[in-house]
Parts: sequence; C-alpha cells; structure tokens
Amino acid sequence: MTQDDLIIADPKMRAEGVDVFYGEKQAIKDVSIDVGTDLVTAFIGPSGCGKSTFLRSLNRMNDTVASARVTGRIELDGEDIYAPSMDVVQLRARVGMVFQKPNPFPKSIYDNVAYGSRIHGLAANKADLDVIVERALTRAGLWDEVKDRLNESGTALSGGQQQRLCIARAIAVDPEVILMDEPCSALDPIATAKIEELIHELRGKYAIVIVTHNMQQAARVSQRTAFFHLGTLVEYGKTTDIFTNPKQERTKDYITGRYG
Ligand SMILES: Nc1ncnc2c1ncn2[C@@H]1O[C@H](COP(=O)(O)OP(=O)(O)OP(=O)(O)O)[C@@H](O)[C@H]1O
Repeated sequence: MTQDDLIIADPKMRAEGVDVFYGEKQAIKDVSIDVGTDLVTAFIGPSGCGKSTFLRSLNRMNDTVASARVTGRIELDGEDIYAPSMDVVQLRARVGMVFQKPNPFPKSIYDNVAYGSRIHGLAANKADLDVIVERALTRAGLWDEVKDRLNESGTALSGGQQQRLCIARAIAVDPEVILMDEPCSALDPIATAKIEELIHELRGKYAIVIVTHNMQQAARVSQRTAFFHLGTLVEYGKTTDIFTNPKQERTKDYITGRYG
C-alpha cells in the first residue's frame, strides 16, 4: 500500500484534531480522519473505545448530551459543522443516522418515511410526497414488502423491516452521508444479510459510515476501516490492508481476537 492509496481527494467529511469530553472524562483524543464520498467506512474497536462517540460527533448528536463537549474541527464539504451559523436540523438531514435499535416512530409506515420531507418542506403536494416515499422505500429494499400496508404502524414490522424503514426514513430527505451505529446488532442473521446487501446497493449514492463490533461485517461491507482503541484512532486504511496486513501491533492484536 502506498500513501496515495489512502488519499481521499475530495472528502465528504473531514475531522481534524477532534477531542470529545463527557464532563472531565476524555472519550476521543485528537482524531483526524477523512470520509470519502463513494465509500463505506467502518469504525471498529473494542467496547468503550469511542466509536459511537466519534460517530455521533459527525452530525452533532452529542449536542443532545449535556456533559458532552467537542473540540477540533469537523467539516462537511469543507464547511465547519460546529460553526455557530450551522443549522443543526439541516445538518442532521444532510448527515442522517441509523441507530443500533430500530426506532420507527409510532406512526404509519408512510408517515415514518414522509416525516422528514414534511418538516423540511421537500414535497409540494401529496403526489410529490408519494413519489418520495416510494423511492425511499424502494432504495431501502422494503417497497415490495410494505406497498400494500403503508397505513399500518411502522412498529408492527419485524425488527429487520423496522431497520430498513429507519434507513428509508433517513434516505427520504436525500442525505449526503448516512451514519450507522451498529445497525445489525439487534437483528437475526437473515435480516443482517439484507442490511448488508442494502449497504452495498447504497454505496456510491451516499457516503456511509458504519460502527460495527463484527469484524467479518466490516470486512464484507466497507472499503475503508478505522480502528479505534482507548479513544484514539490507531490505524485507518483500506479495509483489505487493515485485515490482512495491519501496520500497528494493537490493530493486529484486535483483529486476531487477542482482545475485544
Ligand atoms: N453519555 C455519556 N456520558 C458519559 N460517558 C459516556 C457517555 N457515552 C459514552 N461515554 C463513555 O465514553 C467512552 C466511549 O464510549 P462509546 O459508547 O463511544 O464507545 P464505543 O466504542 O462505541 O463502545 P461500544 O462498542 O460498547 O458501543 C466510554 O468510556 C463510555 O463510558
């Protein structure tokens, strides 16, 4: 691998010298990383190493935690997302998020997907909204399963379907980046396989960042992998290199199962 392989010419997101604190406790230490537009980037590392904390700093979800403080710089298309002028609601539409546990709203399938478009005024009329909802559900691989029951509650779907509904909800507002925080950890192997397939299909349409505990999953779905340990970014590179030829001892120990 040469250094050139890792250069992301036009990163979708760029973090520079990012620290995250919860009160006095530092959870992320001086992390710098570029996220590519056409790539799936996996964050791996042992429990408590800060993967979720760093992921959540990429769309300012940490703002919702009173004790959390983020320093350093995080850019989306070159723009500082922590600048006072940044509209956080817009930011979270541009950088969508899918959580560990599927969390559909207690609303109909249709309304779950239409929700963001309504808030952001993306549809001029009902016909427009219908198109947005169908497109998002199709992209999320769920349309055929739900097209005849759009008025049923989203919470009545299976866990895997609920997670695809949450992905559809994120997609519906046309995000540029989708952050996924262990999106399969509550799902069975078949539902997990479907989400992984979906990630393949969505690649290139959105920059995707996925936190996963499952190294096989990181190897299957991502092109770039970042290994975190004790709040630091130990190694970042092409997924194939991280898994077959890691440079750092700590990465090697983790991927060979010596700790985790
Ligand atoms: N809301 C919070 N308040 C205080 N400390 C927190 C909070 N959230 C996380 N932490 C701490 O920050 C550190 C990093 O946690 P984080 O959840 O980001 O790690 P992680 O790598 O995603 O872990 P896991 O894989 O277990 O989800 C941990 O020490 C954790 O206890």
